[in-house]
Amino acid sequence: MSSDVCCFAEARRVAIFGGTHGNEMSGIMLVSMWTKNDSEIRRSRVHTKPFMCNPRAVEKCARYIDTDLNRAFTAENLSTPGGDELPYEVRRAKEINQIFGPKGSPDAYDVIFDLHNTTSNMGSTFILESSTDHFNLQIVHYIKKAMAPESCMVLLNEHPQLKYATTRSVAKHAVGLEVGPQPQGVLRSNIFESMRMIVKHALDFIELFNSGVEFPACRVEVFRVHERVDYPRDTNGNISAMVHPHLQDCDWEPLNPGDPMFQTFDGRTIVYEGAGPVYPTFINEAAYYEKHQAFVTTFRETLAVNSIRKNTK
Ligand SMILES: CC(=O)N[C@@H](CC(=O)O)C(=O)O
Ligand SMILES: [Zn+2]
Repeated sequence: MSSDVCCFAEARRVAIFGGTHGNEMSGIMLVSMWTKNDSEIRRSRVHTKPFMCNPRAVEKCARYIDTDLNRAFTAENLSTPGGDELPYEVRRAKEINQIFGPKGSPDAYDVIFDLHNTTSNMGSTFILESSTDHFNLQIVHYIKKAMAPESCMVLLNEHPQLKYATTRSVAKHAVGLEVGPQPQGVLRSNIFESMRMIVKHALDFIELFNSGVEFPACRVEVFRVHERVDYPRDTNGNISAMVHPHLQDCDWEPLNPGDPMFQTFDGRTIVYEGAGPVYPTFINEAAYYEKHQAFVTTFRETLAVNSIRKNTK
């Protein structure tokens, strides 16, 4: 057994992002609530900033105005000069990068929690972008324990082609939080309260870490992004089948070769023909029709997480 301890600087600057997508209501309402009164998110050793990422999209209750903000934080976008002629979200990405970044620099915020809702039946899910960020893996482990017996899943997106340039990626430690099912533009109290509780535990963890607590080595189960699966489409690009009723709402359950996947409008079943079991998630997410994704498949694995503590000097 390795006894590696990873040391990190204190995580003093923490942001909570809502409204990266303007129709995902739980994060939007929490951030606007905490902007008016931050007593719930205040901790003595952490400076926590609630922030509304795409206020114009929030006002319209749309995912975005010109382009998806959660794909806009590319090196190219962040480095292009220019102003008014750029898509609104590209301008906004540059502003967010100035306030919370610059991305990849020592001046960047320590942690960003980015709050999202999904129409899929995913429950509470962390989205992580690196399997080697032991700080983030320890946050997730702490919150999973605190939430038990309620479950909290981890979607790991390290896929070279399927990874995208997220809003939270400007921070040193990027944590996405996706809670569903909740329709676009709708608030559901159970989803709102789950998200609120997870943020509370996350800030409690950072407070403990900053006060010098060492978190021992542990293991975390994650679901690693494997493939995107599109709806069957006709020659005009219109969808020609729906998610099959046996797959609908079955996020995180194994999909085996031969299992029903889609149902055509005339009642035919299309089955999964992969080589072995996969774990689908983001099943029938409303925002992904335009991205040509009916669901994403994942593989389940367990990561060994090092113990962590803060730097002593
Ligand atoms: C439904 C949705 O918006 N999901 C997010 C996931 C994430 O934050 O990585 C997105 O596609 O940007
Ligand atoms: Zn979202």
